Amino acid sequence: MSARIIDGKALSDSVRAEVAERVKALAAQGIQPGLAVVLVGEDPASQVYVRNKAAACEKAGLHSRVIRMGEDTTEAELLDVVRQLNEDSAIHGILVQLPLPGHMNTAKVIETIAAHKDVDGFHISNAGLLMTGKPLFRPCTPYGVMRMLESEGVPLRGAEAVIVGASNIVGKPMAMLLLAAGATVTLCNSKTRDLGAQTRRADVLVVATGRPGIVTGDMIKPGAVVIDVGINRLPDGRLVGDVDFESARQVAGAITPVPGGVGPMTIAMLLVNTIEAAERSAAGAALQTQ
Ligand SMILES: Nc1nc(=O)c2c([nH]1)NC[C@@H]1CN(c3ccc(C(=O)N[C@@H](CCC(=O)O)C(=O)O)cc3)C=[N+]21
Repeated sequence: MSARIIDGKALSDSVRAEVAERVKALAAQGIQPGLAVVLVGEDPASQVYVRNKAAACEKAGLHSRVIRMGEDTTEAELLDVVRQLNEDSAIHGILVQLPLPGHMNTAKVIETIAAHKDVDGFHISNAGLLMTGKPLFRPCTPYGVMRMLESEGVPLRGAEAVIVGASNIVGKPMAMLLLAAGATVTLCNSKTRDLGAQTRRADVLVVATGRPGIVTGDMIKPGAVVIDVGINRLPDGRLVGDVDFESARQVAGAITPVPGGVGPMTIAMLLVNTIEAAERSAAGAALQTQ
């Protein structure tokens, strides 16, 4: 038996079509949602992501502003730009592309973004709100994974969910969203003893470590749903996930490919978060004029 392939590209297209409808509804109120993406330095991979985000915005009818700053930008200069965007009423969402150059304090930069414009969901207030079950913005990658599980009809109440990788950006918020959906969650990290013993219990397995091939077919329970968040560029130029796709697909019930899986969903959910921000801003403005 070979696993069903979960098509993130197709699902992201339908999510973006929904966003485009919501953009039209806001346009009728005279509002165009705006996303600002700040890119510091010249990292070629970051350049590609930023270009893809801008193109996705344009297609869905959102206004996007890309702010490019040199590698030698000071932290104070970056904080000034963020504060200006916080005050800018045409901008509903702010994303500062990570990683930042080494001389910057990433936490300080993120904490300077107004929490109600933090469409990445990385601000400490947004992390706290998610943890206490009252999310304002859900981080885009885990949010996209939840959307994929929902569209596949994967039952989560009472399910065993195992996450490999405990980052603030993916693993930890993923755990919170799966927990909120009623799953029993195990969060593994690089010190986990006998990783396979954990992953083999999973009905839903999410892998987000940045290590190609860390999960192989023998570590998967037959029929499990496998979500591969990793995006690794191999020396030969190939793009692969963290899961060994060929062996995993023989065992899993469903699996996400790389590319064309979680990546496109991350961008689609960024647009969802931006439209949510603009809708909230519009509702707030309406309350003030009552
Ligand atoms: N503040 C911030 N927020 C982010 O969300 C953020 C970030 N910084 N820094 C970089 C990572 C990376 N990231 C990706 C999004 C989509 C794809 C994507 O769509 N990938 C395609 C392949 C693209 C290719 O061919 O290279 C796919 O998986 O099919 C990849 C990577 C968002 N990131």
